[in-house]
Amino acid sequence: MAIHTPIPNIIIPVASLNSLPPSRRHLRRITTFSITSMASAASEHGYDRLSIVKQFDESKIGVKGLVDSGVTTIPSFFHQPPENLPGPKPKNRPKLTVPVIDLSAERSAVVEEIRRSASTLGFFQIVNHSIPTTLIDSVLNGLKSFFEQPTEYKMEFYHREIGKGAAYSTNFDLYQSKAASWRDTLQVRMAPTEPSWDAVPEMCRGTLKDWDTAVVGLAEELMSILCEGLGVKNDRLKELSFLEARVDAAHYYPRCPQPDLTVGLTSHTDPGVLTVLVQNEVGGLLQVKSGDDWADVEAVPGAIVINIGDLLQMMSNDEYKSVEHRVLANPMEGARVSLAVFFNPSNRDGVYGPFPEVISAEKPAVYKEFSYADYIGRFFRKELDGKTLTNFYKIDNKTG
Ligand SMILES: O=C(O)CCC(=O)C(=O)O
Ligand SMILES: [Fe+2]
Repeated sequence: MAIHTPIPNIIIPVASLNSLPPSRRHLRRITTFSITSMASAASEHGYDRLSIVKQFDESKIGVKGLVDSGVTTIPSFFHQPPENLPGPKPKNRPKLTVPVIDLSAERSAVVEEIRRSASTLGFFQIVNHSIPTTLIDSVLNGLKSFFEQPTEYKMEFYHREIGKGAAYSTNFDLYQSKAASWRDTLQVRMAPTEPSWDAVPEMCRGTLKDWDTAVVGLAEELMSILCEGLGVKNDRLKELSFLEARVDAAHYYPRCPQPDLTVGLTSHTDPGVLTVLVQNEVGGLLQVKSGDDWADVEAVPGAIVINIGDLLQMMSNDEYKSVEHRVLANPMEGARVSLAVFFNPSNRDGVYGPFPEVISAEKPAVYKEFSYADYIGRFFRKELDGKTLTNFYKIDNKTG
């Protein structure tokens, strides 16, 4: 368990508050409110982490609001325990990167390369796919423009209720995690039920819809390739409704003044079947675990990052790997923007387990069957801490 410094350390230089341009004056009110209340919570009750986190959350300014206010040190509740921090880079080790696969190459070669990446690193990037770079740029620019709107505009969207299918906040596990991460997120459920579009910022609506259409086509192709690599019928994943439930998570990682003390996103695996991700030009911060080292997902213009989720690892009976990944706190001036689309089954009561076709006497089932509702319930009840839930469904697991 992490031990946190007992005093919240939001320090806003007075000079920077006094010199705010008219367009940013609202920050003086917002940050003054949060600093005063954070300080009084600390002095009245000693260090009460929960109340400080709550006050930050209720101020609705997000991490971007802290950055805009000119913080030079990060509040203590962002201090990650040492085991979550990247630490010094190992010396004399070759730099590892995630493979980039040309999707326009001959089908059998593509199937083999994707099978190999999915069975090892669990991550790969694809180029020469069907989605134009202009569409990638426009969806990321629309999101960036939302995250860079004045705080007062964004406050209208800041909440944690998923009822309307869209929510913007700092860290979905803010109240469950040991420490917060330096990132804001806009989450939008695209399918099976569309969001209430009035709950989605206007500047993102059109491009998110266009992105959704394009990404479904791409995911259908990838699922077919992954099925072929596994030796099951090409439309096996599609038949199981895995193209039909989609959630978008758009992340904004502004510059962090103390990047060695926190992270952008803690190490975790993705729960669904497949994740399709795009990132802007601020690359090298997304990393994938590879043995006791980490491989960088470099920013390749026009490339799309694909990773295997826990469900597919279990359905493939461990042939494909759902691998831990994390995002480092952004030390650079420019913000990093990414958009992940998670593919889940639309049938929440559906029962999943290893495909019978991949089980044999030599390769008996590693996992028992489970309902997706049970699985996703467990995922959201725990913090995003990198311990994969797949272990829970292992057949030899005595607690399962
Ligand atoms: O921002 C990124 O590149 C990673 C996002 C991610 O891993 C997630 O949303 O699950
Ligand atoms: Fe992820």
